[in-house]
Amino acid sequence: MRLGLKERPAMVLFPALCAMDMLSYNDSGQLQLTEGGCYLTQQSVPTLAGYVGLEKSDPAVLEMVERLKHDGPLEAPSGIAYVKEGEGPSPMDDPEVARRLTLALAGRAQILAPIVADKLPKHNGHLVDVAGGSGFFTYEWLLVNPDATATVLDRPQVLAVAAECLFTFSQSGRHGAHTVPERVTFLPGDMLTDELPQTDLLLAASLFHDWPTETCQLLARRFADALVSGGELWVHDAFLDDTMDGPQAVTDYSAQLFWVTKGRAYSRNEYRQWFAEAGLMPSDKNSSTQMDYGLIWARKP
Ligand SMILES: C[S@@+](CC[C@H](N)C(=O)[O-])C[C@H]1O[C@@H](n2cnc3c(N)ncnc32)[C@H](O)[C@@H]1O
Repeated sequence: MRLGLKERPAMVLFPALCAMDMLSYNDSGQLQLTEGGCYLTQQSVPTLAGYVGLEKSDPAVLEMVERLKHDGPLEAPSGIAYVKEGEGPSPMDDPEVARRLTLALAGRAQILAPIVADKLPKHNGHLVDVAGGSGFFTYEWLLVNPDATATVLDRPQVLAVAAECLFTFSQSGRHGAHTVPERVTFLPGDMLTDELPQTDLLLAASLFHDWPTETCQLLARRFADALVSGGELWVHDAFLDDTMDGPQAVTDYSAQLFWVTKGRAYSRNEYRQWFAEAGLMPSDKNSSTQMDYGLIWARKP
Protein backbone atom coordinates (compact mmCIF):
# COMPACT_ATOMS: atom_id res chain seq x y z
CA MET A 1 0.00 0.00 0.00
CA ARG A 2 2.45 2.66 -1.24
CA LEU A 3 0.06 5.54 -0.51
CA GLY A 4 0.19 4.53 3.15
CA LEU A 5 -3.57 4.90 3.56
CA LYS A 6 -5.32 3.42 6.57
CA GLU A 7 -8.01 0.78 6.01
CA ARG A 8 -11.02 3.14 5.98
CA PRO A 9 -9.78 5.68 3.39
CA ALA A 10 -8.34 2.86 1.28
CA MET A 11 -11.70 1.08 1.28
CA VAL A 12 -13.38 4.31 0.19
CA LEU A 13 -10.92 5.35 -2.51
CA PHE A 14 -10.09 2.05 -4.23
CA PRO A 15 -13.64 0.70 -4.61
CA ALA A 16 -14.59 4.13 -6.05
CA LEU A 17 -11.75 4.03 -8.60
CA CYS A 18 -12.73 0.45 -9.51
CA ALA A 19 -16.36 1.48 -9.96
CA MET A 20 -15.15 4.29 -12.26
CA ASP A 21 -13.19 1.67 -14.23
CA MET A 22 -9.86 3.32 -13.43
CA LEU A 23 -8.57 0.41 -11.33
CA SER A 24 -9.31 -3.32 -11.33
CA TYR A 25 -8.13 -6.39 -9.46
CA ASN A 26 -5.84 -8.81 -11.32
CA ASP A 27 -5.94 -12.60 -10.92
CA SER A 28 -3.68 -12.37 -7.85
CA GLY A 29 -6.08 -9.92 -6.19
CA GLN A 30 -3.75 -6.95 -6.71
CA LEU A 31 -4.98 -3.58 -7.89
CA GLN A 32 -3.86 -2.47 -11.32
CA LEU A 33 -4.62 0.39 -13.68
CA THR A 34 -7.25 -0.39 -16.30
CA GLU A 35 -6.75 0.69 -19.91
CA GLY A 36 -8.74 3.86 -19.13
CA GLY A 37 -6.87 4.34 -15.85
CA CYS A 38 -3.54 4.40 -17.73
CA TYR A 39 -4.59 7.72 -19.33
CA LEU A 40 -4.46 9.29 -15.85
CA THR A 41 -0.68 8.85 -15.66
CA GLN A 42 1.74 11.65 -16.66
CA GLN A 43 3.65 9.21 -18.89
CA SER A 44 0.63 8.33 -21.05
CA VAL A 45 0.50 9.90 -24.53
CA PRO A 46 -2.10 11.30 -24.74
CA THR A 47 -2.71 11.88 -21.01
CA LEU A 48 -5.75 13.01 -19.01
CA ALA A 49 -3.50 14.23 -16.18
CA GLY A 50 -3.64 17.85 -17.33
CA TYR A 51 -7.41 17.80 -17.65
CA VAL A 52 -8.03 16.15 -14.27
CA GLY A 53 -5.34 18.45 -12.84
CA LEU A 54 -7.56 21.47 -13.52
CA GLU A 55 -9.19 20.58 -10.18
CA LYS A 56 -5.97 20.08 -8.27
CA SER A 57 -6.14 23.37 -6.33
CA ASP A 58 -9.86 23.20 -5.61
CA PRO A 59 -10.27 23.57 -1.81
CA ALA A 60 -12.69 20.61 -1.60
CA VAL A 61 -10.26 18.39 -3.52
CA LEU A 62 -7.38 19.42 -1.24
CA GLU A 63 -9.54 18.82 1.84
CA MET A 64 -10.52 15.35 0.59
CA VAL A 65 -6.83 14.54 0.06
CA GLU A 66 -6.10 15.62 3.66
CA ARG A 67 -9.00 13.55 4.99
CA LEU A 68 -7.90 10.50 3.02
CA LYS A 69 -4.34 10.91 4.34
CA HIS A 70 -5.45 11.39 7.96
CA ASP A 71 -8.48 9.08 7.97
CA GLY A 72 -10.84 12.00 8.60
CA PRO A 73 -10.64 15.69 9.43
CA LEU A 74 -7.65 16.79 11.50
CA GLU A 75 -9.99 18.66 13.85
CA ALA A 76 -13.72 18.34 14.55
CA PRO A 77 -14.23 20.61 17.59
CA SER A 78 -18.04 20.35 17.65
CA GLY A 79 -18.12 16.60 16.95
CA ILE A 80 -18.98 14.50 13.93
CA ALA A 81 -22.43 14.21 12.34
CA TYR A 82 -24.62 11.31 13.52
CA VAL A 83 -21.96 10.18 15.99
CA LYS A 84 -22.02 10.16 19.79
CA GLU A 85 -18.95 8.50 21.24
CA GLY A 86 -17.54 8.85 24.74
CA GLU A 87 -17.45 12.17 26.54
CA GLY A 88 -16.63 14.30 23.49
CA PRO A 89 -19.16 16.77 22.04
CA SER A 90 -21.76 15.40 19.63
CA PRO A 91 -24.01 17.35 17.26
CA MET A 92 -26.69 14.79 18.22
CA ASP A 93 -26.76 16.29 21.74
CA ASP A 94 -27.22 19.88 20.52
CA PRO A 95 -30.99 20.51 20.28
CA GLU A 96 -30.88 22.62 17.10
CA VAL A 97 -28.31 20.53 15.22
CA ALA A 98 -29.86 17.22 16.31
CA ARG A 99 -33.22 18.46 15.00
CA ARG A 100 -31.74 19.52 11.66
CA LEU A 101 -29.78 16.30 11.19
CA THR A 102 -32.71 14.09 12.26
CA LEU A 103 -35.19 15.85 9.99
CA ALA A 104 -32.64 15.67 7.15
CA LEU A 105 -33.03 11.87 7.26
CA ALA A 106 -36.74 11.73 8.07
CA GLY A 107 -37.86 11.98 4.43
CA ARG A 108 -35.69 9.03 3.40
CA ALA A 109 -37.02 7.04 6.35
CA GLN A 110 -40.63 7.89 5.49
CA ILE A 111 -40.20 6.70 1.90
CA LEU A 112 -38.30 3.51 2.72
CA ALA A 113 -40.04 2.50 5.96
CA PRO A 114 -43.20 0.96 4.39
CA ILE A 115 -41.01 -1.16 2.10
CA VAL A 116 -38.80 -2.24 5.00
CA ALA A 117 -41.82 -2.96 7.21
CA ASP A 118 -43.20 -5.24 4.53
CA LYS A 119 -39.92 -7.19 4.31
CA LEU A 120 -39.16 -7.47 8.04
CA PRO A 121 -40.64 -10.54 9.78
CA LYS A 122 -44.28 -10.37 10.81
CA HIS A 123 -44.17 -10.74 14.59
CA ASN A 124 -46.24 -10.08 17.71
CA GLY A 125 -43.15 -9.63 19.90
CA HIS A 126 -40.75 -6.73 20.42
CA LEU A 127 -38.57 -4.72 18.03
CA VAL A 128 -35.67 -2.52 19.18
CA ASP A 129 -34.84 0.16 16.61
CA VAL A 130 -31.30 1.14 17.66
CA ALA A 131 -30.25 4.64 16.66
CA GLY A 132 -33.77 4.93 15.28
CA GLY A 133 -33.67 8.66 14.44
CA SER A 134 -37.14 9.87 13.45
CA GLY A 135 -38.53 6.40 14.30
CA PHE A 136 -40.44 5.97 11.03
CA PHE A 137 -39.12 2.42 10.49
CA THR A 138 -40.61 1.45 13.86
CA TYR A 139 -43.96 3.18 13.31
CA GLU A 140 -44.52 1.52 9.94
CA TRP A 141 -43.52 -1.90 11.29
CA LEU A 142 -45.97 -1.55 14.21
CA LEU A 143 -48.71 -0.63 11.76
CA VAL A 144 -48.37 -4.02 10.01
CA ASN A 145 -47.85 -5.88 13.32
CA PRO A 146 -50.83 -4.73 15.40
CA ASP A 147 -49.96 -6.82 18.48
CA ALA A 148 -46.25 -5.95 18.56
CA THR A 149 -44.38 -3.40 20.70
CA ALA A 150 -41.16 -1.51 20.03
CA THR A 151 -38.40 0.58 21.55
CA VAL A 152 -36.70 3.42 19.70
CA LEU A 153 -33.26 4.04 21.18
CA ASP A 154 -31.34 7.22 20.36
CA ARG A 155 -29.95 10.39 21.91
CA PRO A 156 -32.46 12.44 23.97
CA GLN A 157 -32.50 15.42 21.57
CA VAL A 158 -33.14 13.10 18.63
CA LEU A 159 -36.00 11.37 20.46
CA ALA A 160 -37.68 14.74 21.03
CA VAL A 161 -37.96 15.01 17.23
CA ALA A 162 -38.99 11.33 16.96
CA ALA A 163 -41.89 12.00 19.36
CA GLU A 164 -43.14 14.77 17.06
CA CYS A 165 -42.86 12.44 14.05
CA LEU A 166 -44.83 9.80 15.96
CA PHE A 167 -47.58 12.28 16.79
CA THR A 168 -47.91 13.26 13.12
CA PHE A 169 -47.89 9.57 12.12
CA SER A 170 -50.60 8.71 14.64
CA GLN A 171 -52.83 11.50 13.29
CA SER A 172 -52.50 10.38 9.67
CA GLY A 173 -55.87 8.63 9.63
CA ARG A 174 -54.27 5.45 8.29
CA HIS A 175 -55.90 2.30 9.58
CA GLY A 176 -54.47 1.45 13.02
CA ALA A 177 -52.09 4.45 13.16
CA HIS A 178 -53.74 5.77 16.33
CA THR A 179 -52.73 2.55 18.19
CA VAL A 180 -49.03 2.98 17.44
CA PRO A 181 -48.01 5.55 20.12
CA GLU A 182 -49.16 3.33 23.01
CA ARG A 183 -46.91 0.54 21.67
CA VAL A 184 -43.74 2.67 21.36
CA THR A 185 -41.17 3.29 24.11
CA PHE A 186 -38.54 5.97 23.59
CA LEU A 187 -35.27 5.03 25.27
CA PRO A 188 -32.63 7.76 25.49
CA GLY A 189 -29.17 6.29 25.76
CA ASP A 190 -25.80 5.41 24.35
CA MET A 191 -25.83 2.26 22.21
CA LEU A 192 -22.06 1.91 22.64
CA THR A 193 -22.13 1.66 26.44
CA ASP A 194 -25.67 1.34 27.87
CA GLU A 195 -27.38 -1.98 28.45
CA LEU A 196 -29.72 -2.73 25.54
CA PRO A 197 -33.21 -4.17 26.13
CA GLN A 198 -33.67 -7.86 25.31
CA THR A 199 -35.64 -8.21 22.11
CA ASP A 200 -37.02 -10.53 19.41
CA LEU A 201 -35.95 -8.29 16.54
CA LEU A 202 -33.30 -5.59 16.38
CA LEU A 203 -33.19 -3.11 13.52
CA ALA A 204 -29.99 -1.26 12.63
CA ALA A 205 -30.99 1.14 9.85
CA SER A 206 -28.24 3.36 8.39
CA LEU A 207 -26.32 2.76 11.58
CA PHE A 208 -23.16 0.75 10.96
CA HIS A 209 -22.11 3.01 8.09
CA ASP A 210 -21.41 5.86 10.54
CA TRP A 211 -18.68 3.89 12.34
CA PRO A 212 -15.23 2.41 11.73
CA THR A 213 -14.79 -1.36 11.48
CA GLU A 214 -13.79 -1.98 15.13
CA THR A 215 -16.89 -0.14 16.37
CA CYS A 216 -19.07 -2.13 13.95
CA GLN A 217 -17.65 -5.32 15.43
CA LEU A 218 -18.41 -4.05 18.94
CA LEU A 219 -21.96 -3.10 17.92
CA ALA A 220 -22.55 -6.51 16.32
CA ARG A 221 -21.53 -8.17 19.61
CA ARG A 222 -23.75 -5.85 21.66
CA PHE A 223 -26.73 -6.42 19.35
CA ALA A 224 -26.21 -10.19 19.44
CA ASP A 225 -26.24 -10.05 23.26
CA ALA A 226 -29.55 -8.14 23.21
CA LEU A 227 -31.34 -10.77 21.10
CA VAL A 228 -33.31 -13.60 22.63
CA SER A 229 -32.55 -17.09 21.32
CA GLY A 230 -34.09 -17.28 17.83
CA GLY A 231 -34.11 -13.47 17.61
CA GLU A 232 -32.96 -11.65 14.48
CA LEU A 233 -30.70 -8.70 13.72
CA TRP A 234 -31.79 -6.83 10.59
CA VAL A 235 -29.58 -4.28 8.82
CA HIS A 236 -30.99 -1.78 6.35
CA ASP A 237 -28.19 -0.04 4.48
CA ALA A 238 -26.46 0.56 1.15
CA PHE A 239 -23.95 -2.25 0.58
CA LEU A 240 -20.76 -2.41 -1.43
CA ASP A 241 -20.44 -5.44 -3.69
CA ASP A 242 -18.47 -8.23 -2.01
CA THR A 243 -15.89 -7.78 -4.79
CA MET A 244 -15.26 -4.25 -3.39
CA ASP A 245 -15.46 -2.62 -6.82
CA GLY A 246 -18.93 -1.09 -6.92
CA PRO A 247 -21.75 -0.36 -7.37
CA GLN A 248 -20.84 3.22 -8.20
CA ALA A 249 -23.91 4.69 -6.45
CA VAL A 250 -22.66 3.11 -3.22
CA THR A 251 -18.97 3.99 -3.70
CA ASP A 252 -20.12 7.61 -4.19
CA TYR A 253 -22.25 7.36 -1.05
CA SER A 254 -19.32 5.84 0.80
CA ALA A 255 -17.19 8.90 -0.04
CA GLN A 256 -19.94 11.12 1.36
CA LEU A 257 -20.16 9.01 4.53
CA PHE A 258 -16.37 9.14 4.84
CA TRP A 259 -16.54 12.95 4.63
CA VAL A 260 -19.23 13.50 7.30
CA THR A 261 -19.06 10.52 9.67
CA LYS A 262 -16.55 8.08 11.19
CA GLY A 263 -17.66 5.33 8.79
CA ARG A 264 -18.04 4.23 5.18
CA ALA A 265 -20.18 1.83 3.19
CA TYR A 266 -19.42 -1.85 3.86
CA SER A 267 -20.00 -4.99 1.83
CA ARG A 268 -22.52 -7.64 2.87
CA ASN A 269 -19.56 -9.96 3.32
CA GLU A 270 -18.00 -7.59 5.89
CA TYR A 271 -21.29 -7.45 7.84
CA ARG A 272 -21.68 -11.22 7.72
CA GLN A 273 -18.19 -11.70 9.13
CA TRP A 274 -18.99 -9.39 12.08
CA PHE A 275 -22.28 -11.24 12.67
CA ALA A 276 -20.58 -14.65 12.61
CA GLU A 277 -17.83 -13.39 14.96
CA ALA A 278 -20.62 -12.24 17.30
CA GLY A 279 -22.12 -15.75 17.37
CA LEU A 280 -25.00 -15.03 14.99
CA MET A 281 -25.96 -17.13 11.96
CA PRO A 282 -26.07 -14.82 8.93
CA SER A 283 -28.65 -15.56 6.26
CA ASP A 284 -27.11 -15.57 2.76
CA LYS A 285 -30.26 -14.00 1.30
CA ASN A 286 -30.17 -10.41 0.02
CA SER A 287 -33.22 -8.25 -0.26
CA SER A 288 -33.35 -4.82 -1.91
CA THR A 289 -35.60 -1.94 -0.95
CA GLN A 290 -35.12 1.34 -2.85
CA MET A 291 -32.57 4.17 -3.31
CA ASP A 292 -29.72 1.62 -3.61
CA TYR A 293 -30.60 0.27 -0.15
CA GLY A 294 -31.19 -3.31 0.91
CA LEU A 295 -31.68 -5.64 3.85
CA ILE A 296 -29.59 -8.43 5.31
CA TRP A 297 -30.15 -10.33 8.51
CA ALA A 298 -28.73 -12.85 10.95
CA ARG A 299 -30.34 -15.12 13.55
CA LYS A 300 -29.24 -15.88 17.10
CA PRO A 301 -29.08 -19.67 17.61
C1 LIG B 1 -27.63 7.99 10.22
S1 LIG B 1 -28.72 8.15 11.58
C2 LIG B 1 -29.89 6.86 11.26
C3 LIG B 1 -31.26 7.14 11.81
C4 LIG B 1 -32.34 6.12 11.43
N1 LIG B 1 -31.98 4.77 11.83
C5 LIG B 1 -32.64 6.18 9.96
O1 LIG B 1 -32.31 5.26 9.22
O2 LIG B 1 -33.23 7.18 9.54
C6 LIG B 1 -27.77 7.56 12.91
C7 LIG B 1 -28.40 7.75 14.27
O3 LIG B 1 -27.48 7.22 15.25
C8 LIG B 1 -27.65 7.95 16.43
N2 LIG B 1 -26.49 7.74 17.31
C9 LIG B 1 -25.20 8.08 17.09
N3 LIG B 1 -24.42 7.71 18.11
C10 LIG B 1 -25.25 7.10 19.02
C11 LIG B 1 -25.03 6.49 20.29
N4 LIG B 1 -23.80 6.41 20.82
N5 LIG B 1 -26.09 5.96 20.93
C12 LIG B 1 -27.34 6.03 20.39
N6 LIG B 1 -27.61 6.59 19.19
C13 LIG B 1 -26.57 7.11 18.51
C14 LIG B 1 -27.77 9.37 15.92
O4 LIG B 1 -28.30 10.23 16.91
C15 LIG B 1 -28.64 9.18 14.68
O5 LIG B 1 -30.00 9.37 14.98
